[in-house]
Amino acid sequence: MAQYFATPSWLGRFFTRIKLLSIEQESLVIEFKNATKQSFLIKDFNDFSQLQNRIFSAKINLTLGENSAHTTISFLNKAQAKALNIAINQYFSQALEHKINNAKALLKRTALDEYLRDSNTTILSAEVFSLSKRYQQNRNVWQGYLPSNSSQFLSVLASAKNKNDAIAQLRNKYERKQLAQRADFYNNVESNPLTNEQRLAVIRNNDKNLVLAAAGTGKTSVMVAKALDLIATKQAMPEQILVLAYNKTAAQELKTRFIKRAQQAKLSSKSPEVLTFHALGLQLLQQAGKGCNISPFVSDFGALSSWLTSWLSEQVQGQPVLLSAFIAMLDKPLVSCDTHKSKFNATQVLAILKDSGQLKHEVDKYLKCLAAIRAEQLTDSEITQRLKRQNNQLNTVQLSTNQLNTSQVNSNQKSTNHHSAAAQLLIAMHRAYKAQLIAQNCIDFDDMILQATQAVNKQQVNVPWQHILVDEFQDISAARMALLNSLIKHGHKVRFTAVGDDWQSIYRFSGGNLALTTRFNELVGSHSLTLLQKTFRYNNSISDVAGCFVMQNPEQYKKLIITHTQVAEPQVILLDDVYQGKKSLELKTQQTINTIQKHHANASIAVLSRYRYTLNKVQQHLASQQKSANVAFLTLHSAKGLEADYCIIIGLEQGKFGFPSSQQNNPLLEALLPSQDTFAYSEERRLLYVGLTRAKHKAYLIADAKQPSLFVKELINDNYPIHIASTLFSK
Ligand SMILES: Nc1ncnc2c1ncn2[C@@H]1O[C@H](COP(=O)(O)OP(=O)(O)OP(=O)(O)O)[C@@H](O)[C@H]1O
Repeated sequence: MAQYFATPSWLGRFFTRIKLLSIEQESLVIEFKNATKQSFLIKDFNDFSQLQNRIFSAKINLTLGENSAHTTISFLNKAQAKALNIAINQYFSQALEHKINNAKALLKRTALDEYLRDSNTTILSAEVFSLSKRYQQNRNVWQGYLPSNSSQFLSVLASAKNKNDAIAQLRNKYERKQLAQRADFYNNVESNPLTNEQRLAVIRNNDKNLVLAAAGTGKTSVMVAKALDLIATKQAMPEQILVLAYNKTAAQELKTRFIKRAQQAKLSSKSPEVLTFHALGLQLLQQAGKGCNISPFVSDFGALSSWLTSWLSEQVQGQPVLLSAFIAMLDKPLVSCDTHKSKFNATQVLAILKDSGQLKHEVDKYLKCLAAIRAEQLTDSEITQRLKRQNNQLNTVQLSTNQLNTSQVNSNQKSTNHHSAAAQLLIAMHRAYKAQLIAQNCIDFDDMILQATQAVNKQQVNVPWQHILVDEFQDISAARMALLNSLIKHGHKVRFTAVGDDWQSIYRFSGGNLALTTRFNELVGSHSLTLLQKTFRYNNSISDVAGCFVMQNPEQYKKLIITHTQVAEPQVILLDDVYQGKKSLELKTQQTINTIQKHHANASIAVLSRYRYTLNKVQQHLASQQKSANVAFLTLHSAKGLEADYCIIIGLEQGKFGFPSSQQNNPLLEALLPSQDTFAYSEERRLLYVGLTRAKHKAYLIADAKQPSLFVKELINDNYPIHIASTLFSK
């Protein structure tokens, strides 16, 4: 007979099917009168058992199994049931104590020794939070059986409202601990102590993290500090950290800074791996033993252009459907002296385009389309779908701008079908291009990304990185994201941090997909978000104007920017382009530079413009006057990531080559580029934000008062806090 058992009371002999209840080898065994048995492991019980005494017998309440089903066994002998109940609960509390110790170890490993990752919350839920929940439901009984430290442990956890609250509390606790313990490191890792928000960006190592910044908030400092913190706390070796920079210069700068800071912090002088996406692709391909010859098309635009010219000519001459699509998609209608002719053949079309210089423009357009297809790695069916989606719009545009030639086209295709013929042309072009690369036995930059992704997915390379940090995430393309996803998937517990600023997304034309930042949760995944809102570069005046301007677009994140430097007067200054009574952008820029240099002799000055040609004129003039020392001439796109004491933004006229540029993308290209928000000139708006925030002290805007651009009008009419230093504008 087992040591602990209970038989039915004398009453029970009539009312229960049970013959015997006993503990055998850590299980509670129920033996029935019909000679069947059921056995339950006591450690799997959900709660303590409870004894209830009646006049002639006792009953034991048990919580068995996964769904906490309550089972009551009645009509037991009172004395036996009492002893059995105590024994069951002793077994259970021992098992529980063991579970609590495991839970403590698990919690320490996943939430106290490191930042609690989303991927660890499921196990935490099952092994830890479920215990605290049950403790909460039966607190008094549990406290009676458990040692006080175990009760306390569960009690702290049980104070959370729900699972998400518990996770938030644990993360918060970890952050506070790190902030205190690592304060010294955070004070000294960069030339200035990190701000609290920068520290949090360093500490948060969820599976996925988004550091959403504004201009001049020290994104680079965060990248450097984060990588060095991982190394200093031995969470990673330098070679397990991959940092992706947006170009070679940025990569080199980051590397130098890592080495310098690591030496100062007395850490391994080895830098984390800092690469551009292309260098990463190339490195992976080399490891996978793939051919990596770079196509001459990559560096010789002329060769690419002439290849495409002859390919296009051949195609449209050979296939009437493609000719029809080609004509329908022309940016300008065909003009010919033979207007009486209702039909053109391909040779005539090409000749007309060539004579008018329009062929080059058309080839450039198709090159842009090719680049868009390559940057996003669009498949044939995606090309078709995108053109189809834009079909209505295409037809509207075509019918309004190209009426003449739609009627002239020698084709039985209706205009509604042009999109499919256009898709056919683009797909054929893409295929021909790929075939051309194969014939050259070469790859291009997009192949580096695509083929590297394939090599990682096929596990032809080893992924040594456990931490991946990506700078300028707002301009990431779908193809690059696919490469990152493959690294995350095939690496070991990779933690991914994206650092970016949705206000500075300006590279849609090369595949930049802002939605990956603005809809991060949906498109990239659940993550920890840290905002960097304290800016060090510019003052509150520049910040207010630039921030308010960019936030007009409701699609942009709302941010509350705080500036390190405060000024009382407006530091964004609007000037007209008239010098001594005559319109001259060159002389007005020169005068502005003179004014700056009078007060600040060695100031760095950047002259910024939407288009290079506007800059060239001014640059040549200033060079001829020997006035270009300390002055950089940059397009707004190339000014990304740079800073100067003063900026002068020129070319703010209305028009195709003004700012905002009213140049519409060809509908064909528009269909292929990543989709964008519907706010008018949204990318141009961000470009002005980038321009204004390059300046540390003052930003000058020079515009033609007779035909100011929409942006200038908005700044004036909506009473932005700028200084209008022009009587022409004041009027
Ligand atoms: N914690 C800090 N304290 C003081 N200065 C800082 C701090 N962090 C960064 N800075 C300074 O702020 C300036 C801007 O930093 P950084 O160039 O990294 O900004 P950014 O966020 O990359 O800007 P952008 O997006 O405009 O290129 C630098 O001069 C940097 O030294």
